[in-house]
Amino acid sequence: MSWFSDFLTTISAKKPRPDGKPALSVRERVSALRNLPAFLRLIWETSPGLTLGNASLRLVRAALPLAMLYVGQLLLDAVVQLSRLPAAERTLTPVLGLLALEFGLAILSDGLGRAVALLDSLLGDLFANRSSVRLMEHAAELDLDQFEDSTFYDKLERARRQTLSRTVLMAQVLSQAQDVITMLFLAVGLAAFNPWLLLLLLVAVIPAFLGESHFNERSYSLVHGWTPERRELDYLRQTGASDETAKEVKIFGLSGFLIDRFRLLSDEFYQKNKRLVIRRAGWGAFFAAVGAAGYYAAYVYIITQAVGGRISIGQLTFLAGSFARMRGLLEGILSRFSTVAEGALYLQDFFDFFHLQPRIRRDDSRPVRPFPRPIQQGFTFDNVGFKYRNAEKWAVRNLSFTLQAGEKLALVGENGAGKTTLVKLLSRLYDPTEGRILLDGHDLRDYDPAELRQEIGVIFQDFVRFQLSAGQNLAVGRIEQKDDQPRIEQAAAQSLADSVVRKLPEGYNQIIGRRFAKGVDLSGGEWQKIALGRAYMRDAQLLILDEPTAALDARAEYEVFQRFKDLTQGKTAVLISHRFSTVRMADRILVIENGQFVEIGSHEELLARGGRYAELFQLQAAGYR
Ligand SMILES: Nc1ncnc2c1ncn2[C@@H]1O[C@H](COP(=O)(O)OP(=O)(O)OP(=O)(O)O)[C@@H](O)[C@H]1O
Repeated sequence: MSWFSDFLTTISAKKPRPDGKPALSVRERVSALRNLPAFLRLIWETSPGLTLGNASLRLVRAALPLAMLYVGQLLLDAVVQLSRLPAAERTLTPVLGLLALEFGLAILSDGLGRAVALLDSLLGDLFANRSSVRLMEHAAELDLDQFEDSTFYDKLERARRQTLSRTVLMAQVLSQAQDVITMLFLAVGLAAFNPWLLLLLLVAVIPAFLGESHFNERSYSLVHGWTPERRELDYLRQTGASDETAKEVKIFGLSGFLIDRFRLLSDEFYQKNKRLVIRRAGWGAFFAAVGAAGYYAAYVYIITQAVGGRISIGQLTFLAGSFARMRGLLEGILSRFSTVAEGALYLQDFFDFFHLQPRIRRDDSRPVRPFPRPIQQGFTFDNVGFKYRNAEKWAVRNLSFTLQAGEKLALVGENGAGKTTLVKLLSRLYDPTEGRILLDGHDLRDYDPAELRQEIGVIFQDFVRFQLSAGQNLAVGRIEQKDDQPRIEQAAAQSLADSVVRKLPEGYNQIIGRRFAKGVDLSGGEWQKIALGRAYMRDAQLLILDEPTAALDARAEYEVFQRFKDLTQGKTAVLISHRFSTVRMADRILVIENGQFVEIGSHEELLARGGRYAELFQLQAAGYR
């Protein structure tokens, strides 16, 4: 009885789960139910009207089984009584009345059932939509570094995946309440006849419940423990067949490699799950037999009572019917209890996700400074150091320099030197691990992050290629002005994106990217011109361009920078580039190496100094000679 010992360990001690964590005890599962009130509150908030309607209909429906069984009893007794009368005195009228009543109840029950299903489905849809919206809203508030944490991702993934199951859970919780009420009604009738029958009922049903809840726990553990692998499976599935990867998958012949890994992982999961479902089916059949034996024992007892003349034929059918119905209900309630508890465990992931709070947000406990318009002095890095989450090494350290208001500063450094990190710190996607960044003499944390971001425009080297129209792709720079066509066109002209848009069959309304049917894809440089347009669209006080011209041809790059100085007149700008033709146009150049400050100065000054910059510059110049 390996299952039985398994089962005993689960409820007593803690057997390790497939993910290595201790198994959940019955108590933990019961305690997961504490999530239900908050869950019900969410359902209520989704639509008080639908929830109230649903609950009222279910309440009426809960009373119907008892009423129907009772009318059935009256009907049978009336028929038996009639059959005993002399033929001449027999009249069908009372029987017909009862029949009509039973018919009415049957129709009502069916109608209510359909109405409840309808309300469940409407409420479920609304609830699923609302949950998805809340998930998206909350995810948008979280910090970038939370997204870079894999346990966070697992949580998000589980919370997301459960959107549909939560609507199922909702219907189940409501059905559970309805069935419990029905059972209470029936139990009163049965207990009035013989309370021992209730006990027999419990004995017949409880083993099935315990078995069921054990297997539910194993299956939750299996699924929970497999979250990282399931993410990998999704990733493999997508990488194996998506427009973004098809090119390299084909060229490098990667499909076999991806498919093998997918097959290996999915087979492993299949085998583990198969063992579980087979054992579950076997034990399920056994417990169903125990339940049936209990039912027949009760039936025998009721029949002997009827044969002995202690109860009428009508009562016999009422009792046998009640018992059978209660057995079904109790089994349903108990097994649903496991499913509900399992759903409540998943809810824990959902609520955990909502409990995650961003660290970079407006701190209402300290006064918020109004953002300077215009910026007077600039940004000062005061001995700034930053370490990525879980990273051993400092990405940048001991950085002290000032980015003056109105200055165009270029960042130069080899791959991995920390240039992008510096930009992310400046735009408060992260906060420094040590030191501080000042804006006009005050810590960046004293300003409202939302206001700060309003005043900063960053175009990252891995900018997003939104599968939207060309106009919208430009407008993401300042999405509030997505309908201001002249402004979009002006930004496009400034970044040279207008020449790209002109070639598109539907101009600014053309969907770009290949994901959708009418999409037209652009070349790398064309995309970059669009992304650059976002910077002009943003029209912020501080403009940051991370490798803005890497994909541009020489002429386009030259033109972009010819305009750049004029277009950013009076604004502060940071440029990251590996091309010295671009870099030299900046007022000053900051050279960093391994996250550390090396030197700062104008192109001429740094060349004259003959340091690292001069060396890198000569190296690139030599390449052109
Ligand atoms: N999200 C991250 N998590 C952990 N480490 C990171 C992360 N992003 C960057 N790093 C590390 O921080 C260091 C600095 O990276 P950064 O992206 O700032 O370099 P960069 O100068 O912009 O390089 P490139 O010229 O290649 O764009 C690198 O060692 C990099 O491996």
